[in-house]
Amino acid sequence: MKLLTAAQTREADAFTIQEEGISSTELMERAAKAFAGWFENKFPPSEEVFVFCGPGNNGGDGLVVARLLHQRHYKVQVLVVGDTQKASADFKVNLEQLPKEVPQNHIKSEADLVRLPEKACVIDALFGTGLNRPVTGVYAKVIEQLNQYDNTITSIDMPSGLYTDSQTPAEGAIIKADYTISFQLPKQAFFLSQHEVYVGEWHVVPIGLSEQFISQTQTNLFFTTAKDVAHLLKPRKKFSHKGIYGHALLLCGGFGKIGAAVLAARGCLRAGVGLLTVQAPSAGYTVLQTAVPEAMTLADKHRKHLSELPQEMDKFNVIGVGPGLGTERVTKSTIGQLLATSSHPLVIDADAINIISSSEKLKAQLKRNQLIFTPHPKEFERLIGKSNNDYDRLKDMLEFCQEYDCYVVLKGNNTALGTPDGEIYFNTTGNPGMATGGTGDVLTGIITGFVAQNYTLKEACLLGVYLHGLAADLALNTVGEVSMTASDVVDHLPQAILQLQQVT
Ligand SMILES: NC(=O)C1=CN([C@@H]2O[C@H](COP(=O)(O)OP(=O)(O)OC[C@H]3O[C@@H](n4cnc5c(N)ncnc54)[C@H](OP(=O)(O)O)[C@@H]3O)[C@@H](O)[C@H]2O)[C@H](O)CC1
Ligand SMILES: [K+]
Repeated sequence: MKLLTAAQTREADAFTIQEEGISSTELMERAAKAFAGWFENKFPPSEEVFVFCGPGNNGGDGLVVARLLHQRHYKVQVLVVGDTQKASADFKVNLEQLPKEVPQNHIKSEADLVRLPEKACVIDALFGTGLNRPVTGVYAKVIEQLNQYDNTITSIDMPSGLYTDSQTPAEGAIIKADYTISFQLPKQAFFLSQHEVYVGEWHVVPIGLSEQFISQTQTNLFFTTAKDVAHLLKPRKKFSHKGIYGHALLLCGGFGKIGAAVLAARGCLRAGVGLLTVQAPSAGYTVLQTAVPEAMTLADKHRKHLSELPQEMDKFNVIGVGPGLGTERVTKSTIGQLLATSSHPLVIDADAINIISSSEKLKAQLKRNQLIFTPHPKEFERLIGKSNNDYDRLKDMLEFCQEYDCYVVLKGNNTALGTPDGEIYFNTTGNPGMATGGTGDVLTGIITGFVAQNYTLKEACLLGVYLHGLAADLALNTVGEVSMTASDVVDHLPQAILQLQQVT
């Protein structure tokens, strides 16, 4: 699904209004109804509600929400912040329509700030997508005060003060919402970990913005839903044999980290690979043969570290390399040999990334292969250097993707896939239970397994990342976030694939 910028969202509003022949206040009514519907499901009418309204249409939404909640018997108060002379037309219309029974206060300066009852709910309608500069002055005072209180804050469309699609300047105050309810589509800002503290838990409510407009709009930013990836899954042919589903090679594991090879191998097999060979240090031979009997194991001549490539490289159609390898000199030179001689698609993770990061010579070899990198943020930093903020990191990622004609799976809360064409796809599955050793190894195996089956590199990344997160989400039911291990994730991969196959 596409992500729209603030400017594109404004155009979508205008287009919808024209297409449907409705007024802007009608669209505002629709948006506020959608928000109020979510709010009613979440908070019972016993809660007192304070709606803080800014001067624009976000504030206008707040006024309609206050009216609607009042009609549903919530005890609502409205606090209009700032200068109402400058308020938007739809704000003014809805201020007129606010029932007399709803108390209204005006906060013009710091002196007008009010204390809130302990249990009251706050609705933040100060600013939405129309924010065009950092929030300062009386608005900032209100935001700072609300952030200090323990009251639950639900933001309309955006946490006020946060820019929708670019870095918010440091001097601006930003609401720290518990919930953000976004209209029609999420915003790019929601997918960046630096914003977690402001956005809180986000939900999207539909408000009927023009599908035609959205499908015509050009963007390089997407978020991945089940519908986006389900159709990528290829059904198995009736006259199947293992040769059709590829032969993957995993170069993984080192002394004390043979488990990384086991996890990657299990991920690869569960992703449906036809044949799998794992080359591992000889100390890992028995472990691998026992733990993953479906995989063929090649024992490296070195007992503890990867030190050689298999003899017959041509029979493999993809190589996954990195998990558990370590960065010993012999392993570095083996990676060098791999990059210099192989023309396979490569899925490069963990220590293989670290090894490449430390050598300009190795980086120079990269352009020979089709490549997928799967770094976590620290590995990514080693590869391309430190970025100032999450937006810059994404920009740096795309530059890297273009320079090396490669894909980067930047792992995190919302794993971001960067493509050589300059697109970014934010994943929507997964949970904090995955923040545990070995889950990345599983992902490397899964993506390698999909490439082996002739999925394009982009499809393999999108599917792999989505299913990996979905498997972890399914594991939540049985093991929860705290106890989740990488093995739980791989154990739930079959269920995740079955679930995705049901999506039409
Ligand atoms: N997109 C939809 O589907 C719908 C969205 N709606 C809601 O509308 C807002 C966007 O409304 P908009 O009026 O464009 O913008 P805001 O309400 O966010 O704020 C704009 C006003 O605030 C002033 N401004 C901007 N930045 C600051 C600041 N840092 N400090 C003070 N004032 C600021 C600006 O005026 P200026 O002339 O001073 O620049 C505007 O007055 C969207 O988020 C939704 O909530 C609709 O309801 C319909 C559907
Ligand atoms: K808001």
